[in-house]
Amino acid sequence: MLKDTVHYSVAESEPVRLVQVTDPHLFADPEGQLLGVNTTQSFQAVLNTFSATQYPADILLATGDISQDYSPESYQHFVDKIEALDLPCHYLPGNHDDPRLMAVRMQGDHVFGQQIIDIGPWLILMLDSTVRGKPGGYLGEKQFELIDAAVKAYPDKHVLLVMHHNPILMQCAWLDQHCMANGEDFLARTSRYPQVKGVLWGHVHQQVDKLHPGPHGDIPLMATPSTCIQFKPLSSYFALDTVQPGYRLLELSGDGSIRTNVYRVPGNRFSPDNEASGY
Ligand SMILES: Nc1ncnc2c1ncn2[C@@H]1O[C@@H]2COP(=O)(O)O[C@H]2[C@H]1O
Ligand SMILES: [Fe+2]
Repeated sequence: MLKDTVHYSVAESEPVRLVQVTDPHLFADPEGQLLGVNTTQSFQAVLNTFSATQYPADILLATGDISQDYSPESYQHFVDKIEALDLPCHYLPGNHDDPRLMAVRMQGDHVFGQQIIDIGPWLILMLDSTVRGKPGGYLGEKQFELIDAAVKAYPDKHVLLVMHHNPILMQCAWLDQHCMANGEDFLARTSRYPQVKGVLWGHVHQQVDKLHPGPHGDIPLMATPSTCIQFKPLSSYFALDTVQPGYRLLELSGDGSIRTNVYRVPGNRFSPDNEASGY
């Protein structure tokens, strides 16, 4: 049995149901804004949109950039809002997070930082792609060792790899300088495992649904809108999109396939400052 593993059981006839939220960029001050969007309100609106569906998720994944100001209070606000959902939440760090502060402040009855989640016929690996003090990412050898050890310990499980940074380029030059620097190597190495059935990330503040052609078949590559501001796809310079914040649902089946969709807050409440040139 591996250390640092959380176990969940699900009914055999049911898929594993996940909800992902990412990049809330919360502030200590609940009035704090990122480029004209109140990130506390937009995060709450995303959670409300999800809650209203009464979707029976098993767990929630939060894929980094929880804080925008590195404050203990921003993490506490996250925990308080998540606790109200009454759903286990597993998180990993983004480039805007302070992992040590997270470990101390991201605690609650439903909030966990363990990296290995054993749930029904699936294994979800919460990887750390951050590089201290840098906006870009890199997957270090320790993380590859964790993948290897987990797959060896649970050879019969399907594996979903989750992290903050994008292993593929977004064709946005300004954003691609902050990608996972060894993303190509990451996909080549991990797709050799027949168990790896999906890769999921945040960071790019936009939806991605693509397939990576691996030696054992196509692997879904998925990224999810931020719960606050959205980056404009395919823009070489910094530009924001007017589409609303959102979240992703995933259904992981016993046969290793994934059904997934992105959902957004209805209406037009969260419009960013169009003149913004960065943050
Ligand atoms: N104009 C810009 N040019 C390059 N990088 C930027 C710019 N504005 C913000 N960034 C960084 O790029 C990151 C991409 O998403 P993040 O939420 O990690 O936070 C962003 C900032 O750290
Ligand atoms: Fe972000």
